[in-house]
Amino acid sequence: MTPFRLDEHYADELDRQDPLASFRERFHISDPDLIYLDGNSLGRLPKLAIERANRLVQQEWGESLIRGWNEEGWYTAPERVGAKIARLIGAQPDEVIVADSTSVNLFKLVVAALRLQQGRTHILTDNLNFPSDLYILQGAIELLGHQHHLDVLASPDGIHGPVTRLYDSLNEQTALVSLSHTAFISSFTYDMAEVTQAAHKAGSLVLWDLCHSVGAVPIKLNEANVDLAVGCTYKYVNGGPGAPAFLYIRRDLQDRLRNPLSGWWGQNHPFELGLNYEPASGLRRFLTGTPPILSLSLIEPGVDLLLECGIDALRARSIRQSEYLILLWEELLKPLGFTLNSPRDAGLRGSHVSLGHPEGLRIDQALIHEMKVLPDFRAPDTIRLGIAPLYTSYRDIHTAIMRLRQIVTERIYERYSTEPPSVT
Ligand SMILES: Cc1ncc(COP(=O)(O)O)c(C=O)c1O
Ligand SMILES: Nc1c(O)cccc1C(=O)C[C@H](N)C(=O)O
Repeated sequence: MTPFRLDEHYADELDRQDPLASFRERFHISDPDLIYLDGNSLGRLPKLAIERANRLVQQEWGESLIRGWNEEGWYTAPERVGAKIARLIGAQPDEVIVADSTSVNLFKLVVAALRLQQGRTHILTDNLNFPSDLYILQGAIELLGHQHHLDVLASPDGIHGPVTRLYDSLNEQTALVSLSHTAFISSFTYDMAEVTQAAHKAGSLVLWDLCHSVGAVPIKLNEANVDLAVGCTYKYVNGGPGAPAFLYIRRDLQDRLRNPLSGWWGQNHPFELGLNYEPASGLRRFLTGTPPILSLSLIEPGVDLLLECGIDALRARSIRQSEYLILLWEELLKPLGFTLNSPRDAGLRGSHVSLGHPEGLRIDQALIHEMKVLPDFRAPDTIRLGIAPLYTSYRDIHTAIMRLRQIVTERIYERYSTEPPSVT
């Protein structure tokens, strides 16, 4: 490879040489001039999903009607798609099921875990975690009668991680450790095996939120002996807006845990319509109501693409591209007051790179409205640049950095308000 250069031709050379570059063609890209760097929030549309959607609606729904539950495999779709996701996260096929949203799955697993860990009263989490996860933990504590204490560990340098006191805080009172594998703001990524082992040593269960790592970072749930996990499918898995989430329960725990949302789809014989709840065996007990078959089925093309590419190859490309971005930042943006709000060490980073700037919000607005670059912004100062290695190109990264530079050197951001938009 030729030595690093700042010009766009070097970015094009990298694109030409990259063995995974052609995966970009497998996505629907309606506007080739749009630089999309928000695949860490909502992934792009796989072309195969368009075909699948047409078939689903016209043939499966339109023609099969109610027969589709059996004839089109809708009834078993939560397990079928779950089994494929299991291959992305190092789990057995019967340890992952698709259901509900990440927040709802988290709630079900947290309540089930706390009930199993009776007598233990502490839950450990951190301030890098996604707020919804903290809200769910607070709600579970309330539901269980305020018998638990939530210990929210803090990172000494604000949002960037790692936190202090994690290992010191584990003891015989710890019921559950609930953390995001990759932090949503900084991209800081925990050593899953190390944390899980330490928690187990103290007798605690561990629940990982994989939203920002699934489909981007190699995950080995079985190898790390993880108890529980949840994750979404609309980011790097490219499952579509609001696509249902998944949950993982290690096989030996499945029949020991009870779903607090005990709806009929988690019943042992849902279509016998008996009046008493008897949990299904295995993971199906963690279903609650009727699965959203259309959006659930549309997850599959995205998962198939990731499996075809292979998660290790994908991770290697993500690191190559993030390192390229960071070199550009160092040369072109650092002198303008941008900070690197992600770990410098690739081993501690997920697949987005966060840059800070005191004018971050207005710079983000200028990028979106004048520069055809779509990243996202997280308060107080962080612009997240999501590298989705299946479709992000080196040229995308180069253009985004050059436009960030232009917005600051030409003070374009001054045209924008400091009021945040409603959805970011
Ligand atoms: C780490 C993390 N956990 C949980 C959520 C919430 O997911 P959902 O809205 O599907 O419940 C998100 C994103 O919204 C997230 O990034
Ligand atoms: N789920 C989202 C939504 O419905 C609208 C806008 C953004 C989202 C997100 O997923 C945000 C994301 N979890 C984050 O990391 O900030």
